[in-house]
Amino acid sequence: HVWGYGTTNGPDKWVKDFPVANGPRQSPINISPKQAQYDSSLRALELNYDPFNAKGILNNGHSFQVDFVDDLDSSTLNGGPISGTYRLRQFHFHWGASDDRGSEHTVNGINFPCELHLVHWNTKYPSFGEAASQPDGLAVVGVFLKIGAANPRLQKVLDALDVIKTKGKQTTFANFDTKTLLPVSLDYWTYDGSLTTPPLLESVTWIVLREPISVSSAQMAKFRSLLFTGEGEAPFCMEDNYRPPQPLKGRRVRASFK
Ligand SMILES: Cc1c(Cl)c([N+](=O)[O-])nn1CC(=O)Nc1ccc(S(N)(=O)=O)cc1
Ligand SMILES: [Zn+2]
Repeated sequence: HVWGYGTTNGPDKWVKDFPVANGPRQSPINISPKQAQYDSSLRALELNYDPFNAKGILNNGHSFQVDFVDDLDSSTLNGGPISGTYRLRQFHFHWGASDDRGSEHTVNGINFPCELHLVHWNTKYPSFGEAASQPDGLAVVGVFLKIGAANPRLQKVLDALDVIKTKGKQTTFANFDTKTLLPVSLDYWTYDGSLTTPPLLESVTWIVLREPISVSSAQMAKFRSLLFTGEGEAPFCMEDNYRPPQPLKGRRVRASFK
């Protein structure tokens, strides 16, 4: 009885198998810009992504992810709230069944239709698996998607979805310039949090960009054409694959901008 986003295995049920779900640094959270503290010591984000690092695209039954070759420092995150070098491992998305919801973080209680997560791990540890259990092991950059003009940068990703419709399907995905998915401004909020799906490990420095990128309603429909289920199983559309905001429990949210 694996975890998911349904009524019987969804976010409210995860605590049974993953008690850290009620931990002190769970994600996502609602971000209240007025309460975020500007911190002048926060540095600019340095994102250096090598397009040749993209490896494949996979339907993992919870979302779809684009995986990167992470045995070298070719696609890295530096600066921002972190020290040292973090390597890009994968990116994936969370989205809703309709355009009024789908993001995991919210801003002043506002949901966006979709949220992109760029997952990086701290190279002071030997591997992603090792890093994932350390309090400073992971750094995830979150980017909101807001309904507007169709985003041509997303199209290459969306065009690949037809061949990974069902859980477990994957295909090669080469030469993708991830940087093109980022907004112009790299202003961000940052706080200490967790993975937003089981195992909900409290090892993530969250870096949520203030500026959203655009996505059209038609492109959002393409996300929803994926299935949570495997080939030959009763089909369930992959949608509403987001965890709602979790208690702040006294954490500070810092802003890199005034
Ligand atoms: C936990 C783990 C380990 Cl350890 C390994 N591994 O290969 O060693 N893979 N996974 C799975 C994983 O990465 N999950 C993950 C969950 C949520 C997010 S999110 N939304 O960005 O918070 C990012 C990733
Ligand atoms: Zn995510």
